Amino acid sequence: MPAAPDFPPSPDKVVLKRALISVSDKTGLIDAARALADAGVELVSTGGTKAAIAAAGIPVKDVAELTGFPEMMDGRVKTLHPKVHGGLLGVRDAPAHAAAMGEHGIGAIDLVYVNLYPFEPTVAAGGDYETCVENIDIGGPAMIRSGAKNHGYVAVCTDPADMAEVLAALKAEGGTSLALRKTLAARAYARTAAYDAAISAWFAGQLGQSAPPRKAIAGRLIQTLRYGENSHQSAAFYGFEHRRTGVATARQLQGKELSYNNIADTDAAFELAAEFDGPDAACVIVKHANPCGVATGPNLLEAHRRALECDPVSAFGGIVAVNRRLDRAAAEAIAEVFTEVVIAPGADDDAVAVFAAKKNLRLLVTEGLPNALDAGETFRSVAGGFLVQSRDTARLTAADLKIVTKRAPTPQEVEDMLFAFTIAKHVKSNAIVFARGGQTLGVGAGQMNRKDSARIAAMRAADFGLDLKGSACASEAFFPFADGLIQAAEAGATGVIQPGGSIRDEEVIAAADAAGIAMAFTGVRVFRH
Ligand SMILES: NC(=O)c1ncn([C@@H]2O[C@H](COP(=O)(O)O)[C@@H](O)[C@H]2O)c1NC=O
Repeated sequence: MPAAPDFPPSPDKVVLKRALISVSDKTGLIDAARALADAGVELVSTGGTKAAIAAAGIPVKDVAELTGFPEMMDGRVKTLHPKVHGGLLGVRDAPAHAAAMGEHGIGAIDLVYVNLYPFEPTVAAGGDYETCVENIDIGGPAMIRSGAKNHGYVAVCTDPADMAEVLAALKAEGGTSLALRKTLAARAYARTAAYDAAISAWFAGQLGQSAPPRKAIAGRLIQTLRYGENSHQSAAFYGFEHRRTGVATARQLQGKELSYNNIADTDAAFELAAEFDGPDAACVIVKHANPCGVATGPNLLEAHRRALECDPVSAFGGIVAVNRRLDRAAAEAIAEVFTEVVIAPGADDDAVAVFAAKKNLRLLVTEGLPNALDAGETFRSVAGGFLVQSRDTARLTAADLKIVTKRAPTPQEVEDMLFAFTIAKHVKSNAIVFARGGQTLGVGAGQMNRKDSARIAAMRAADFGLDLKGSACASEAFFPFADGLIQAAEAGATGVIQPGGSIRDEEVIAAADAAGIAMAFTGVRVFRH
């Protein structure tokens, strides 16, 4: 382990004399280069960057002049040279470093502005293996890391926002402060870490490794949050570099700042709404991460009316998600109920206008629906680590069902069963959902035994005057005993859908036959914890 050398303290202010700019994304490059040149900073650049700066009539030196080597090997080697890295890493006030710089003709570099080969966009665009590999930047991260290590002297910028901060400091203070350089260094290492996380995840994917020996997860700050699940917890919202459509890509059109719980609940609501990617309109109302009402309909107004009918009490202060562009009629109906968040894949102007009077209501719009069938991973923290699993993309059709009772379900019962099971997939275990005609009638969520969930679901339906006669009852995991099923039958269900697989399946099937119930096994369990 290298010992900490006895360096003199870093200067508070560094006046910029020389900057090295090497950027793949050249957005804002010319303005930044001009501002630096106007401030008397000497510019040094790599091939494409130098050409762009020179074309704008701004004086710039080719890095090859510095190194005495041409760019080579298809750009794999451009800046990997002691004249560059010595200029970035040398501690100018340390006599030995200054002597080495003098002996080898190494000039100090005070600012490095680098953005990397577009590895992440190349992968997102489906680039082939060789193209992805060629888009792994080596020299860029090396310069970022060198400059950031030597933040005592060097300012490192990895995006236009960083550059804007440096230019502002240059204007206001004539140089960079140590505090700014430290801040930039921290950001710089987060950038290279995120870059390497993307590369290692891509390699793991190429190798078919679902559980690589080390796993890096990186995110970009979307917003800091006032607090976490509770007011004594701190919190922030991060998005992946290339984000799946959903709450992390949503634009907030109005309303109070989103809270931690708002974001979690909105995600739960929108992910369930996204299951309905067919022709019907669908509306989901979520409260504390569980759906309290879900319905389809010919339009959003009707879908919302029927979703609300399921549990108008719990819907108070809830989150509403819909599966299509929000129209005015639906917006008016939603606005009548106290609602925390509304999320939709787009909203008509007159729908947006409806909410203008509801200053606190947060209205979020996305470019489309999340893809319910997207592969991907979900994460959960536990003490000392985290759990990773593939997204639950289970989606069933009638053909997947195994009818295990004497009575076969009618086509309507099959439809109701599939609807109820889809909802159950998004209800915290133990989950029991009664539904009929594309409308939930009772939801039992998060109980420690299935019988209680069934009892609560039936109780809710009764509370709101919804008759369960002829309904379908979904259980997200098998009925371990016949009692839960008997309860569903007594409540009025005539169709039951459940994974099956209990050692007492025969007992449960016999109870279903005795009650004249048609029961389907899915063979797929959809726990949600
Ligand atoms: N190999 C190197 O020495 C090297 N030095 C800088 N780069 C990258 O080259 C890009 C800029 O290239 P150009 O200026 O030619 O458009 C930047 O994204 C920078 O991170 C390099 N490329 C890849 O590793």
